[in-house]
Amino acid sequence: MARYALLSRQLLAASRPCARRATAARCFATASDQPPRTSSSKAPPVKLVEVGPRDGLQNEPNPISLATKLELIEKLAKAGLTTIEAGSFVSPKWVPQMDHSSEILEHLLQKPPTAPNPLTFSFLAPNIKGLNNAFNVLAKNPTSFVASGGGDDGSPQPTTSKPAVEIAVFAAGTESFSQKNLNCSIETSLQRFREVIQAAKETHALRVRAYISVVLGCPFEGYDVDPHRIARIATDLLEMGADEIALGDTTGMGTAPRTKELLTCLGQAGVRTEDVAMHFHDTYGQALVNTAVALEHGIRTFDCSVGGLGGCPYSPGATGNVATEDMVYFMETLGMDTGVDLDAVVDVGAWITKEIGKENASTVGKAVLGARKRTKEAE
Ligand SMILES: CC(C)(COP(=O)([O-])OP(=O)([O-])OC[C@H]1O[C@@H](n2cnc3c(N)ncnc32)[C@H](O)[C@@H]1OP(=O)([O-])[O-])[C@@H](O)C(=O)NCCC(=O)NCCSC(=O)C[C@@](C)(O)CC(=O)[O-]
Repeated sequence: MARYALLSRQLLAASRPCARRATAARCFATASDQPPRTSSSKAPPVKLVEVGPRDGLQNEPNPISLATKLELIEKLAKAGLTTIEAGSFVSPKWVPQMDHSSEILEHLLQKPPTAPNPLTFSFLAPNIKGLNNAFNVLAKNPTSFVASGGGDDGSPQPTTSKPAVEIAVFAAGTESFSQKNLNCSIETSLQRFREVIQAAKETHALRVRAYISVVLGCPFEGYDVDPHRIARIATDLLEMGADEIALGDTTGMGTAPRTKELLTCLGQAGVRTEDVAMHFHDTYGQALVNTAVALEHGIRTFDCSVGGLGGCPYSPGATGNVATEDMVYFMETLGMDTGVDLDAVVDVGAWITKEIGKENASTVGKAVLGARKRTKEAE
C-alpha cells in the first residue's frame, strides 16, 4: 500500500511540470502586433490566355456550329479575357473541328466583340500553308487589326475597336508525339516553324507564341521527358524569333517537383521567366499545384479553358485544360489580378458545356452555381 502511495506521489510530482506547462500563459501574436493591413496595395497582374475556343473544342466529336464558336469567343471577351485562342489553321483532315478558322478570324476582324479590354486573338499554324490561310484573311482586312509585334518595339497596341492577331506554332518534347501530332520529326517541325515565325513577323509584324507539348509526360514515352531537351527546343524557338514559349503539360502528368525541375533547367539555359507561359491540363488534378510552383518561379502567363474543356486529339486519355473559373478563383485567393469577372466566366462555362452536351469540369464553376442556387432557394 505504502509502495502505491509513494508511487502516486512520485507520479504527481512528475506530472506537475506538465500541469504547469499546460496552464502557463501562451504567447500568440495578436492583431496589435501585426503591421496594419492596407487595402491600397495593388494586386499584381497575371495574364490568362483563354484556349477554350481552340484547345477546348478541337477534340469534340460532334460538329459545333460557327455561330456557337463565335458566341463563345464573344462571351469570353465580355467576361474580361483579353487573349483568346480562337482557332487553328491546321489540316481539316487531321482536326475537322477547326475547319471554321478562316471564317472565325474574318468575323473577329470585321465585327470585333464588345469587350472591356483590348483583345488579342491567337491562331495556330503548323506550317506555311496554315500561315498563308491566315494571311489570306488578313490581306482582305488589312486595316481591321493591329500588329501584335512583341510589345516592346513600339508597335501599335490592340484597342477595343481593333484587335491584335497572334500566331502560334507547336513543337513537341518527344519524337513520338511529334510524329503523331505533326507527322514529322522534331527537327523537321523546327525547320517549318522557322519559316512560319519569319513570315509572320516580316509580313504582318505578328507576335508568335511557340508551344512545346508533352513537356512533363508523353502518352507514348512516359513520364521521363528530358528537361534539357525541352530547354534546347525552347532556346531554338526563341532564337528563331518566337516571343513566348508555352510549356504544355499535354497529358497532365506533371507534378510539383518536376515542374520546378523543368523551370529551373530552362532558367539555367537562359530562358527568361517573362518569356514563358504555362499550359496545364488537369488530368490528374495537379494543374493548380503546378501553377503555384510556376508562380513561385516568377511565371505570370497561364493558359486555361472555360468549363475545363479540352483535350488533344493526339494524346489519348488527356482530359481538359485547367478551367478558367478555377484559375481566376485561385489567382484571386492569392490577391493577383486577372481582370476577369469570375461570375461572368462561370456563366460562360455553364452555357458552353450545356450547349455542346459536356459535363462542366470546373470545380469552382459548379461551386458558384450551387451557391447561387441555394441562395435563390433560401429567398
Ligand atoms: C501539320 C500537318 C498539316 C501535316 O500533315 P501531313 O499529312 O504530313 O501534311 P502534307 O503536307 O502531306 O499535307 C496533307 C494534306 O493536308 C493539307 N495541309 C497541309 N497543311 C495544311 C494546313 N496547315 N491547313 C490546311 N491543310 C493543310 C495539304 O494541302 C494536303 O491536302 P491534300 O493535298 O491531301 O488535299 C498535320 O499533321 C496537321 O494538321 N497536324 C495538326 C495536329 C493538330 O492540330 N493537333 C492539335 C494541336 S496541338 C495541341 O493541341 C497541343 C497544345 C498546343 O494545345 C499544347 C499542349 O497541350 O501540349
